[in-house]
Amino acid sequence: MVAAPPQPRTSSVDLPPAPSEPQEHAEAVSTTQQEGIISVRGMDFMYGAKQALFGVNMEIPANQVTAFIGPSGCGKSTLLRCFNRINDRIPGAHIGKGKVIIKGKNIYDADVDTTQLRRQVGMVFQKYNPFPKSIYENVVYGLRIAGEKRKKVLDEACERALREAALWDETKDRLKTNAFGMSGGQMQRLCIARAVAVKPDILLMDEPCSALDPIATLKVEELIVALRKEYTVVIVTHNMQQARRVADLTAFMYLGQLIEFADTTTIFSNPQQKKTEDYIRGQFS
Ligand SMILES: Nc1ncnc2c1ncn2[C@@H]1O[C@H](COP(=O)(O)OP(=O)(O)OP(=O)(O)O)[C@@H](O)[C@H]1O
Repeated sequence: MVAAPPQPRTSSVDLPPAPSEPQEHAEAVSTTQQEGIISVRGMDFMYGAKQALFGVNMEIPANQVTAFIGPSGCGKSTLLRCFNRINDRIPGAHIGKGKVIIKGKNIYDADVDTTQLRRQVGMVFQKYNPFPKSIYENVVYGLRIAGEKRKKVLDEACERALREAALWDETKDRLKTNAFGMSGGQMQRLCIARAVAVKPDILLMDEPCSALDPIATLKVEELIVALRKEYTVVIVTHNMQQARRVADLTAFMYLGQLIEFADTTTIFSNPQQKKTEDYIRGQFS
């Protein structure tokens, strides 16, 4: 079981209007009392003319696992991808009003270097995506492109990252073999090792277990819980049981709004919003 997180505060909010209603949305739910490592302030997000996020406010605390849950298309991945501006790669995608402040800096300021940002805010995707290179070269990839050439530094970073990804024992004798020879679960943990090798502050995970079998899923879930000692983890999951197992805090989203954000126990046992309760009880999906 994960330890109890700091007590977040949930305020009440009007439920979002049906999609056909005018897109006038009130301030969304603010949650934690203290400023988080990630502060989302009144953020709207657009794909061209289509608005995907409406007035999101949230404070994501450091060294906790925060899960985003909600029905398909509610904006979980969009919100996650705002935290390292990977959405910027989609033509027409842009933040509307609002800010995302990470460690005191609005990451949407014009002077932000997105390469640097993505070192600070690493990402692991749904489908594991190792490069067609050795296990070693996969892990040290980010360091190499940042210009690191010293073998000792690369070797140490490789071992540390593989240990943090609970993969060292399985790979230490075959670091030079191609990563494609690994199992799916190992490849996903390799991608986690690649992400942590550059020592990010934050690790974003977009459905990291959806391509894995139950045993590999369990290993990655154990890893996620362990990783919060060193990193702030934000995970999108379709699987409510997974959110219960790994997350200290859970955010429920619906139609592009943050409906409720609280500690995971509250969200699943005593939700404050009827919409959250309906979703948890499986009354819509
Ligand atoms: N590249 C894109 N271009 C236009 N609209 C998009 C794009 N990506 C997502 N959207 C829209 O933005 C909204 C939010 O999508 P998003 O993928 O963030 O939701 P989600 O909750 O992560 O969904 P799922 O659980 O199905 O992955 C949806 O209406 C979706 O159709």
